[in-house]
Amino acid sequence: MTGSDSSAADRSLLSVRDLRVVIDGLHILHGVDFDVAPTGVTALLGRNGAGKTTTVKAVMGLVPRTGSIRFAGSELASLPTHLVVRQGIGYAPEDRGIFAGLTVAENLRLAERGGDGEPDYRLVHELFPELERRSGQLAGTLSGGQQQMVAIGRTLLNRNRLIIADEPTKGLAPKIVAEVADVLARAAQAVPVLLVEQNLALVRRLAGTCAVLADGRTAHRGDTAELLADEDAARRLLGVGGRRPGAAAPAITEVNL
Ligand SMILES: Nc1ncnc2c1ncn2[C@@H]1O[C@H](COP(=O)(O)OP(=O)(O)OP(=O)(O)O)[C@@H](O)[C@H]1O
Repeated sequence: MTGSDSSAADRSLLSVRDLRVVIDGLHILHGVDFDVAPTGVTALLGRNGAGKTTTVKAVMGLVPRTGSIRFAGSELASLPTHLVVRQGIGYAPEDRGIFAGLTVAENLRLAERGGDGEPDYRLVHELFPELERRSGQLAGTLSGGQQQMVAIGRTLLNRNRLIIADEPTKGLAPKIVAEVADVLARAAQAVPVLLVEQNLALVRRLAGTCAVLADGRTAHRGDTAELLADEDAARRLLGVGGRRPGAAAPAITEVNL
């Protein structure tokens, strides 16, 4: 670790160093380093297949990993998922993990961890009054934005110290993306968020700092606004900001919020 690396680690809530993942003999992560700030939103960016989902799964212990994952002073890299969760990390996976045939209230109740103190329904309902109003509605009949409220609401229920949200706007219409951005902004006022996201307008609005992955490694870390203002860097790292004739469409989308 360099001097600036170790001081970034000292200031951060989550500090990942030299994270490596091998699955079925395939090297998927080859040394991922990043820090999550103790407040607000930190974005994890990168083109399709760069290794973002694998990185957050590795933090959660959902795939075998090596390296260092320090969270609020504890080392998580050797812990199984249930103990990572017990440390106070709430995870909203890419597919949301909502039970469509259960009501909003039932989905929330299933997320209660037990043994960690009372679930914080007051916080969830204060941030998302709609979930209280719709508590009897089947989750499968909610809009995409409302389903994200359930997914994020579940992570807030257990007094977590960090929320990880993996592509919460994937596949959503622009109007719903704006709703989800509001959901995340509200959540981040209560708990810091690590956000995996391809929508740069949303990233620009929410995330103060970011890490960019490329081919299973960290390609860039720093201030989000600075990165997005640098057209060359944004094009090189994220595939946005201009397109060569015949080049593939960029994976990362800009939607006005
Ligand atoms: N279980 C697995 N077995 C084999 N290859 C895998 C496995 N999981 C992920 N990969 C590969 O590892 C690479 C990184 O995948 P990952 O899902 O982490 O990328 P990502 O940055 O989240 O991509 P996207 O933005 O498209 O969701 C991809 O090439 C993917 O095909």
